[in-house]
Amino acid sequence: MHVAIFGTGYVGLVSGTCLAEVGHDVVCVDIDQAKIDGLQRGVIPIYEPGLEPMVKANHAAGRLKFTTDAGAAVASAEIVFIAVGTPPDEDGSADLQYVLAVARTIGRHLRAPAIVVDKSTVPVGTADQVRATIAAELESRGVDIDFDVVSNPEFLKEGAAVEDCMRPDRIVLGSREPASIEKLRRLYAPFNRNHDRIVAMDVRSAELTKYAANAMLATKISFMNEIANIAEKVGADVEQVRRGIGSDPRIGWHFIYPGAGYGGSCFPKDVQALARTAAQHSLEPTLLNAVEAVNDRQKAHLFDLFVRHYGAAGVLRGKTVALWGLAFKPNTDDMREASSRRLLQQLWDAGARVRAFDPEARDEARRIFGEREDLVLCDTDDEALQGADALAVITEWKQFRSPDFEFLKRSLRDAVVFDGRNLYEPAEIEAAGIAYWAIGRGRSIRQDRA
Ligand SMILES: NC(=O)C1=CN([C@@H]2O[C@H](COP(=O)(O)OP(=O)(O)OC[C@H]3O[C@@H](n4cnc5c(N)ncnc54)[C@H](O)[C@@H]3O)[C@@H](O)[C@H]2O)C=CC1
Ligand SMILES: O=C(O)[C@H]1O[C@H](OP(=O)(O)OP(=O)(O)OC[C@H]2O[C@@H](n3ccc(=O)[nH]c3=O)[C@H](O)[C@@H]2O)[C@H](O)[C@@H](O)[C@@H]1O
Repeated sequence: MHVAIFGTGYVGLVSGTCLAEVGHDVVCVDIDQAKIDGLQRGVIPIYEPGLEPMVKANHAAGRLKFTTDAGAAVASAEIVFIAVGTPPDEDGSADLQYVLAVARTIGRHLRAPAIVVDKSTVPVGTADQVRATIAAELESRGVDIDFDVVSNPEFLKEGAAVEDCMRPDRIVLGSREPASIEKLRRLYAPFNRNHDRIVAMDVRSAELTKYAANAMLATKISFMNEIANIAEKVGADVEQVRRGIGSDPRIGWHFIYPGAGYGGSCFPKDVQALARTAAQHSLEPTLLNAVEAVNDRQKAHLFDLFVRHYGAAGVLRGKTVALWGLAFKPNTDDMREASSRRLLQQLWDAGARVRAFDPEARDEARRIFGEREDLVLCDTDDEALQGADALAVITEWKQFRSPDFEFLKRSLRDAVVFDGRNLYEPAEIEAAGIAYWAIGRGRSIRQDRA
């Protein structure tokens, strides 16, 4: 099938590449000329495991094209995806300016009947707005072309985006037109072979499904972070509690890892946007507000542990902290809303210097922070430890999981580790003579009392 995808970010580029991989003819459209020029030369703008070879192979095979020529892309497509950003507006609601700009472009260039598919995360009712926007453009052109707007929210995770896209656990399609669902069923057939993953529903339910999924996952995380904070106070170990509850299939093992708070481009903005939707309909979003508030507090928690260890924030003045991890999660270079950003700011405000290492996010950190005296971006995890007083771990990259504790003890002047992802066994790291502060683990409070 001939497909056009607007937006070549995490969602658009990955979806376009996966559709090309299974034989569709895909053109990816973006307004960012530099990004498109780079993609045409094989420069992939994001780090996503497995993506680069797939983009190159499909581009070389002629199934995946990149362009800024929106008109030509729309004119030749049977299916047009919208996969542009929906960042938070000032009041927390989703900013639809990019989505509606694409809708106008589609309306201006549509030549033949097509299905417009919204993959961006958008508030309930947006498909109606997209439909009205396209219809208004067609009317002003004086033409009558049949089109439908389908909601097809995306559930991929950064760091596993290609895998999620190639093997989705469900494909949600919202439309009132059986013919549209049927056509998309055929588009997605290669991803839907073993059992039926298509969940067809009405448009508004599909739009709300996306927010419900992200809000549920964020709720699980905030819930566990609250339990962790209680565990810390009562001298329990949240990791043991996690194992104790995860074995109940009604609760499950996923998304119950306590930590330094959730980040990324989606949970923070989507929880806020859903709360905003509720408020716009005179509903008090009590739970969603609490999820957000707990997360906000949790992002500051690792620094609280620094203060507990050193007795006062002022003691950090002149100290050097090694920081392992900058990205909001492993296997990505994305630092949007990353917990590392809050910790860095708190450490800098306290007068500390930071030597940071992240396997992929170094360039992104340089782009965000520029050159600063109190930040050294290192090439290796060992290099970050050089001359450091303490170590903080904030992203659970695999390579941080099994450090040589004896080496850590020799490297860190104050022999202390602050672990925002609970990667180590307290008894083991403490046996090496290192003070260990983790999230919701009773030992840290016992140390505090000692
Ligand atoms: N990043 C993620 O893991 C996921 C994101 N989503 C949702 O998907 C949407 C896109 O997110 P990302 O891919 O992360 O965004 P992104 O910010 O990485 O990429 C968006 C792209 O759209 C382009 N763009 C903006 N206006 C355009 C226009 N008029 N025509 C063509 N291109 C245009 C931008 O230049 C940019 O390259 C958002 O609504 C997000 O909430 C959904 C699931 C996962
Ligand atoms: O709408 C989106 O954009 C996407 O948002 C999330 O994906 P993503 O943000 O890429 O990453 P996650 O793996 O969900 O992690 C988000 C944050 O939660 C944190 N997290 C995750 C799991 C956990 O148990 N504990 C925890 O603190 C991670 O460290 C990270 O900061 C969802 O998992 C995707 O299904 C969804 O498509």
